[in-house]
Amino acid sequence: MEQECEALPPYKHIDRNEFCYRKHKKQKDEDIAICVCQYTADYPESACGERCLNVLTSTECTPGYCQCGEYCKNQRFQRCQYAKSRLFKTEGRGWGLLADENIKAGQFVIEYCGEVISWKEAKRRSQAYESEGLKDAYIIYLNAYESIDATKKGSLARFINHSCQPNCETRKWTVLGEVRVGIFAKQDIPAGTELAYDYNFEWYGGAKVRCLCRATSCSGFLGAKSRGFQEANYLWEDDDDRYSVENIPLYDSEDDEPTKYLKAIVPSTDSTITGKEQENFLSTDEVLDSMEFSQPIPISIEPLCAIPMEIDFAKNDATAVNSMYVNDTQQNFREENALIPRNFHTEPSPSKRSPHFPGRKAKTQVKKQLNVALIAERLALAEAREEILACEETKNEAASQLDSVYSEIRPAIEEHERDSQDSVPTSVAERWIEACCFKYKADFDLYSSVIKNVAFAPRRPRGDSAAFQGDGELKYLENGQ
Ligand SMILES: C[S@@+](CC[C@H](N)C(=O)[O-])C[C@H]1O[C@@H](n2cnc3c(N)ncnc32)[C@H](O)[C@@H]1O
Repeated sequence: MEQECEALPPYKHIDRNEFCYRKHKKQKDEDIAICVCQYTADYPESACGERCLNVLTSTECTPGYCQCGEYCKNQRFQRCQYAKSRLFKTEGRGWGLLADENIKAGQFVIEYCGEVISWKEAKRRSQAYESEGLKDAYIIYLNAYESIDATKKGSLARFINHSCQPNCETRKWTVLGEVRVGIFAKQDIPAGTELAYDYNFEWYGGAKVRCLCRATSCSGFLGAKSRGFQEANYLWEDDDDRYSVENIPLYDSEDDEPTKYLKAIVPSTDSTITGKEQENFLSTDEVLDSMEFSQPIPISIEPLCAIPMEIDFAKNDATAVNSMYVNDTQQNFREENALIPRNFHTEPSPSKRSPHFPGRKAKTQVKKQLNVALIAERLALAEAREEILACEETKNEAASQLDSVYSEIRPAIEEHERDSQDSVPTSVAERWIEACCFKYKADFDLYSSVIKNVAFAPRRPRGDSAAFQGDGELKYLENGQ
């Protein structure tokens, strides 16, 4: 039996996010999106209904700018137009939230309000809450570098429990220049039904939390089936990701973007590399081992984005470029982690640190660094050796250039972060992009050269130092020898 009488644990009720570590962004006039809707009395839907350009881009209209004025229907977050809901005590899951009226599919239910904090602060608080013995987790993921903590201050949304078969979902909306998280109905919800969404995170390390959602498709543990957390988690593990290009609003307008150039270099983010495909990657050892027996090696050429890159995790360079085209829209948000597990601060060992490559599991990349010198040593042709070594040198140069650009522009990026400005100077962004692209191209050249030479150039047996005495005296390994 569900009960309704126990006292609520203390928290402060708020219906607007509070900003602790930075100010609320000030929306500039030129950033205000103005739709073309016009209110007509005989057709109320004309006032920012589902066809409104702002609605279509999950952006609320700005009061004073929308021509529909008070009739505008696209200010639901700002006007707190929530569905009626009621708290109740569940069995085993603490408090929960019930629909207190019939809710329609797609309807905005409530905003997930709390304190907007940096991910570092989220990490610190999460640890503190855990050591204070707080059982329930209320920190929700907002984006790669901010979270909403509803532990001490929040709206009723903080009481919505997880379900593996949820009737609600989270969506991100841009409201007056800030991203906010709303809970929306996925289906018609009759009054008296518990509201629930999929927390959509994976637990790693620590104890799992048994899911008591009672759905027929229950995965047994909170969020256990989701891939979302694992993907997004990499962003949380590495401090330097805050300085990735993804996190710097780059250009003031689309016209400024060097899109064509970048798209030619940056691997497509939508090519998903499956676990099976990952197995097809050749590690240095695999490359060298196969060199012992056959020639040419049966290499399956993967799409560019599948080629294992040597990543310098301290700089996070490839991550930066690669993640530049990750769309951070409400649609994606549903699939990403929503609520952050209590033990999300568990630090992986440095060797486990991986960059975030959309659509692929990054952890396998760490071991796949090529030992270029060793590969070169095993190639019979001086030309092939020289080409590979030259490519590696260019790659190293590109890496150190990126490093120095990074050190130079770091103050500008930090200033941007502190003041929450909408953009860093274009010249800074351009230099960073240029250095990233140069590094990316150098990586690409090196790997294509390795693949080409390993697959098609003759090779020497291991330990054959005679090969370096001069091209004329090379001893080649023939097939089957
Ligand atoms: C955002 S709070 C939800 C409100 C919470 N029930 C309360 O009383 O404040 C998230 C916490 O509720 C509990 N919870 C939510 N959904 C659950 C589920 N399906 N099974 C078990 N516990 C759940 C977990 O302790 C989780 O950390």
